[in-house]
Amino acid sequence: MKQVVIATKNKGKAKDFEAIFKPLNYEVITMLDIANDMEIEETGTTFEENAVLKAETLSKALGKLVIADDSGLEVDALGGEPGVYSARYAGDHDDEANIQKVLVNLEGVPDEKRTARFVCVIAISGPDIKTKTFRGTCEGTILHEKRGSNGFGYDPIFYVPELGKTMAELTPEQKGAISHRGNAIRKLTEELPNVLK
Ligand SMILES: O=c1nc[nH]c2c1ncn2[C@H]1C[C@H](O)[C@@H](COP(=O)(O)OP(=O)(O)OP(=O)(O)O)O1
Ligand SMILES: [Mg+2]
Repeated sequence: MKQVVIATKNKGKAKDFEAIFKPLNYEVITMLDIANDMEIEETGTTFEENAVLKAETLSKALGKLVIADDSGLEVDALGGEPGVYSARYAGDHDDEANIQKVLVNLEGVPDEKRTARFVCVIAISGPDIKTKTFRGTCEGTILHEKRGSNGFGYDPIFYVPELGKTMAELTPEQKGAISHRGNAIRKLTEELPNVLK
């Protein structure tokens, strides 16, 4: 099987990528498999900057083609927060604390003003290519409490109106079909012939 290397240590993202890449006959390899001791500091102020930073750092270290994902949740009533700081919103990579912080900050905000979107920027970098980025989004609203147990991160409070479910109530395949990550990867795969030439 062909392999695709993803510059992530997030197991939830890795599962999302597997649901998308397995049908394309790619095995997903992450930093947890091959570069667990490497830390890449996310010093950028945009998803694009951080995705490029992660992809280029790992690609240079391995001498291989690498894909990275920088992603997050933008809540309109919070001026776009937590945004690029989604993973660190309430401290250090604590999904439950991050969710509670969003819910507390949205207390008293009525349903019609709880609009939000997930954003995912995928960067691809390799020894013989110019680094490129692809942005995918997914629109939804923030519920008042958690629903569902699939997925990761903010999935249990992110409601997708078209499906009448939260992201955490979807299977990985259903999520991939509509998610910010799925949409970014579909843009990447459309462009892949141009990226690799
Ligand atoms: O589909 C998603 N469903 C729910 N939550 C999500 C999703 N996509 C991103 N998110 C949240 C999780 C984390 O709080 C932040 C990503 O932060 P981000 O730095 O890109 O990822 P990370 O640090 O967890 O892993 P890594 O940098 O090793 O890829 O946005
Ligand atoms: Mg990160």
